[in-house]
Amino acid sequence: MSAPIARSVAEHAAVVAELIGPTVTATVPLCGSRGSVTASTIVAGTRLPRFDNSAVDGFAVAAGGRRLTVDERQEFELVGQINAEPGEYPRLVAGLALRIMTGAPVPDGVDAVVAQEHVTRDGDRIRIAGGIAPSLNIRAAGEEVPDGAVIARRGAVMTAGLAGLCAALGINTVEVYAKLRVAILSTGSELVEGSAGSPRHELRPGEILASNAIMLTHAVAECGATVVHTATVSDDPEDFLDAMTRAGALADVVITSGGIGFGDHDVVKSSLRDRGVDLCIVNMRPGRPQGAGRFEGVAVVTLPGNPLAALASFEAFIRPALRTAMGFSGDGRPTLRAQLNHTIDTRPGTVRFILGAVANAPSGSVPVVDLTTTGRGLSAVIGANCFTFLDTDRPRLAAGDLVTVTVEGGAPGDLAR
Ligand SMILES: Nc1nc2c(c(=O)[nH]1)N[C@H]1C(S)=C(S)[C@@H](COP(=O)(O)OP(=O)(O)OC[C@H]3O[C@@H](n4cnc5c(N)ncnc54)[C@H](O)[C@@H]3O)O[C@H]1N2
Ligand code: MOO
Repeated sequence: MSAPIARSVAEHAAVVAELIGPTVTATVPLCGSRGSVTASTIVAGTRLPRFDNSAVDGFAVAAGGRRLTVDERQEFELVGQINAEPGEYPRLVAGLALRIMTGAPVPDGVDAVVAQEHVTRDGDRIRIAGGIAPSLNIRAAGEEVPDGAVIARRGAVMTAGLAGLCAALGINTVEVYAKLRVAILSTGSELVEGSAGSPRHELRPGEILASNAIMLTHAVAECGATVVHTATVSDDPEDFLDAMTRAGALADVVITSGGIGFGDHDVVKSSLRDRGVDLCIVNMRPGRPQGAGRFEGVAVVTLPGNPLAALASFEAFIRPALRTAMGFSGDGRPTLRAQLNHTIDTRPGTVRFILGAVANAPSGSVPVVDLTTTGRGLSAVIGANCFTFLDTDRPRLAAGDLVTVTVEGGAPGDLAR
């Protein structure tokens, strides 16, 4: 048996990043661009607002261009009403006023719009107490967005607000990096797919509920890619290879879980190692066995089956590669420098993936983190709101030492564990 390839975490991350590579760019309808990254600059082809309009419900007054001071008690003759609806309105002559609604076009000749709560009306005459600054309550054409303004640069994320602004400007399509299509294959003859909701049927001895597919589906979606296919297959090589071909036909990237260890039935390893996928050992725990390559031309990343190892591997290798390929810059989640609240044994030479709980600190002080590990299983997520990849030469870290944690699922709260 030949010695497996050994790689550092950084080396394997580089292999996976290179494998997944940048996605193509595509011009897509605005409604299909949610969460994508722009591949070109978006420029306004018109201005916003398109025309001068009223910011309040009130009265548009024509004062002949004069600034109305506080001590003047101005009176105007009311000659009509303008609603927020299409229409053209003649120039308003000095001394006249129009009832006007929020958003309605302000005709030429109007010096200001006075909110109705500052106006006394008596039939077709209105009186204004107090001064009126020029252009009061008038939203000028182009004041928000001038024609030709840059709305977003390449690399911006299509958020709800940005989509709304594009729509307001009549921009109906945007050029974005395509979202990667991901397939997830779970391997293991012991796996049973739980029916939606509670698992009703009895598991036979030796069977377990498959949980990696749903976990990885969440993880893939959370980093902006799309899961297009999931399947669970036994440890039979023929079934597995059939499933790989089906998955590869649908996806840009196939993620497998399980079957890359050192046992007698490691189907992923035995089936793929001579078909373009390199299996290796990485200095990370959990998540030592890894693999990556191309099967029938499609990018494949093979993760260990141990659920916490699969999660660590996704975070270390797949998430960064998927995000970079889709044009995102950075992780998209906050990291914090936090103070350990206990001592911790490390493993120099090995990168340890540890879930933890980081607590809010009074403003100006360093947050505190609890990285107490409770076994090697997924139960580590209980009470966790962050994780770290601990990589240090020191065999032990003491309470008060600083570590960098990635915060997940909202702001830090009180220490829950
Ligand atoms: N002799 C040695 N044996 C093992 C070593 C070693 O160094 N020497 N390393 C261990 C480590 S570390 C890992 S990680 C595993 C990797 O093995 P596999 O990738 O082949 O994973 P499986 O054997 O298929 O599964 C491991 C474990 O996880 C459960 N599992 C698998 N898939 C799922 C799923 N979809 N949902 C939930 N749980 C799943 C599976 O039942 C096993 O309990 O190798 C060690 N062995
Ligand atoms: O390296 Mo394994 O992946 O510790 O669970």
